[in-house]
Amino acid sequence: MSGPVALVAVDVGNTAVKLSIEPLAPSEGASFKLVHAFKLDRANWPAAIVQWAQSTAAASKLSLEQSHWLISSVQRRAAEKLRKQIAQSIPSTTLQQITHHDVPMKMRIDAPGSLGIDRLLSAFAAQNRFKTPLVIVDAGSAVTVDYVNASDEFCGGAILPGLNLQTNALATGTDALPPIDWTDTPSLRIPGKNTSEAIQLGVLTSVTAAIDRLVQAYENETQQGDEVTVVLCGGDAPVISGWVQHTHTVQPELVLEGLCDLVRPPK
Ligand SMILES: Nc1ncnc2c1ncn2[C@@H]1O[C@H](COP(=O)(O)OP(=O)(O)O)[C@@H](O)[C@H]1O
Ligand SMILES: CC(C)(COP(=O)(O)O)[C@@H](O)C(=O)NCCC(=O)O
Ligand SMILES: [K+]
Repeated sequence: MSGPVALVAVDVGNTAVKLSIEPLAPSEGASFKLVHAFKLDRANWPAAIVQWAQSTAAASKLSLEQSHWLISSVQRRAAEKLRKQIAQSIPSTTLQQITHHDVPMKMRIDAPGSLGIDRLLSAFAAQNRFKTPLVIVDAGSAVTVDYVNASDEFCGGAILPGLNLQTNALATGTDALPPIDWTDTPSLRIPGKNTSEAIQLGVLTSVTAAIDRLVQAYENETQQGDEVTVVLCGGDAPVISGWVQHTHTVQPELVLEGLCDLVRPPK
């Protein structure tokens, strides 16, 4: 079906692929964005992604044949599988895998080419929407806590294991500890009164206390101890939000926003 050209943004993480679809030129039709997540442990996820894009585009009267796909990936094998599937199913489409060279942001780190592109894109999106200095927390497979200074420069950050990685490590590294399902946001007693509660309390505290401590440490880096704006993104942002003490905003799909900002800078 032909129609306005679709802009498809794809964030390939280590747990899931997140995808958004919208008109490339919003003035050509209603401005909207549809977002979906596909877990990498789902059978045949590349085909499921293409199917979702095809049916979403058709329902929204967008052209997928002429679509423009922007890919952010920190999982090379998954990105390769997805690129092959797209090239096979929609050969006329334009595919662009984003690198740090494509992101107009100054980086004050040792090796820009080694930085996870998701970290740079979420920082770029946050900087386009919020006042700097900024701390960007991306809570996915790993939790990253990054700092953008008042001159809009990406200054680096911290990486720690995410909620699932931490609880999987406990479950596989011990005999007695069970796996934990984080889909229910826990209302925990302090101290924990059973094994699951104790694990959840420990892991949530390890992640969120680290975030608060790092925010404080980055604040010491600012001019005259300026307050920093804290933004949370990633699949586990809603779970950790209630436990992060520093004032913050939850903006779940910052990586996808950063990709879209590359072709359509926000005003
Ligand atoms: N619909 C969903 N699909 C996948 N993960 C989800 C979803 N909703 C919440 N989550 C949580 O988000 C986490 C993955 O976050 P995400 O930011 O996608 O990670 P990554 O970028 O490492 O792939 C999962 O561990 C899970 O706890
Ligand atoms: C830190 C990450 C594993 C986070 O990935 P995610 O949790 O989003 O799947 C990813 O950004 C990455 O592979 N980074 C490369 C090393 C670096 O950023 O320094
Ligand atoms: K992450």
